[in-house]
Amino acid sequence: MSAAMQCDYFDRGVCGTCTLMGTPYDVQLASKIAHARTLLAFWPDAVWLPPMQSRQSGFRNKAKMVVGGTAESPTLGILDATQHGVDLTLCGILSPGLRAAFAPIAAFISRARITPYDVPTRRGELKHVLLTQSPDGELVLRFVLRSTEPLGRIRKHLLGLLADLPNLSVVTANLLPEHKAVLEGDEEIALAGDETLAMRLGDLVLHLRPASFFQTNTDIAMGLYAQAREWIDEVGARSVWDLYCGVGGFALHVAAPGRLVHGVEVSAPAVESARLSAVEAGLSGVTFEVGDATALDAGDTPDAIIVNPPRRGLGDRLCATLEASGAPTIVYSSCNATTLARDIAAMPSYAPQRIRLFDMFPQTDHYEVMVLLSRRSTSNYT
Ligand SMILES: C[S@@+](CC[C@H](N)C(=O)[O-])C[C@H]1O[C@@H](n2cnc3c(N)ncnc32)[C@H](O)[C@@H]1O
Repeated sequence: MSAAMQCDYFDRGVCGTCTLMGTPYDVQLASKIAHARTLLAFWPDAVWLPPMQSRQSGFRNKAKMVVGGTAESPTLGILDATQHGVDLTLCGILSPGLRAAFAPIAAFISRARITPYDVPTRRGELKHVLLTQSPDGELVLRFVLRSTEPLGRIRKHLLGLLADLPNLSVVTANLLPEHKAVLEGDEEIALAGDETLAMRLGDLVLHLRPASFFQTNTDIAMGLYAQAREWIDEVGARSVWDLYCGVGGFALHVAAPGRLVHGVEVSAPAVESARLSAVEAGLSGVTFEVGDATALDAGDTPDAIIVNPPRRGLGDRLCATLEASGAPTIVYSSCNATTLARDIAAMPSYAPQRIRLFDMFPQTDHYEVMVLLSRRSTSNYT
């Protein structure tokens, strides 16, 4: 049996986010595989590939810290049952680079006198600190604020923070005026640095704007993209759609000479980033469009369709479109095996051939699972 990770916050009962903390890693993995196998039991002929395992600690590239306490002594972490701040800056699942940035950020909050937002009284300004680290160690820092009130002081003291954290490449303020339990608002104000964070994944650089989605475990994201590439190459697809493409992770990785790839994503900034990454990589056969994947009209059906929706899955409408599309291959990557199983059942013309679990979220019972689906009447088209 493999060793279990230990966490003081979990042991003291102050944080229960990692529900499997203290469970040996191989036990965690076995229970995730059993969970996925149960949900996908309706397709017993599919071949299960060995899971992609993760590092147990330091694997998260993104920290979403609720700010509490006072401007003099802020806490970065979560809120307790009484809605007061609990500091989690030593959280072991975060990458070391994220953890190292918290002390300079807390000192900056004090210097710039940014009062943490107090949920019970609805007073104060700073709600969350959102921090993302690239594989090269560069950081994006976003202050989620109730209003623009602290912006002058933030700007005044920013040079000091940039000196303390030379790897800060993007700093923004995000405005969330409403009193509601969401992470961020719609308005993003650039404060310092570049427009995007360069996420270097092997030979490819994916550009990430502050509010765009990126898979939280970079090693596992690279594994997902490599697996999709392998399957798309194997079936010899000459045209590929990447639905829910985000900043283009799948699309850019499956790009190849003689293959047309088209990504669809609802977020315009993510599409801008994806286009920039394609141009920089010299990938002329890759295009992206801003659009609602669920409203797609499967006119010119491609050889293969990659889908990577949010937890809610594809839904009835897109399943019906894909079912009628005639595309020989679908690669479905999902962070929710329940909606994945529901969606596959809604596309009876497709049979799962191969399934692989990717342990994107160690220490929790969440995981990513990717399925290669083939249209039943079609075996190959190369
Ligand atoms: C799980 S993420 C996948 C992103 C990308 N495939 C990747 O690997 O980074 C889901 C993405 O779907 C986008 N999205 C959500 N609803 C959508 C819709 N109806 N149509 C198109 N994109 C959508 C989100 O903005 C997000 O970028």
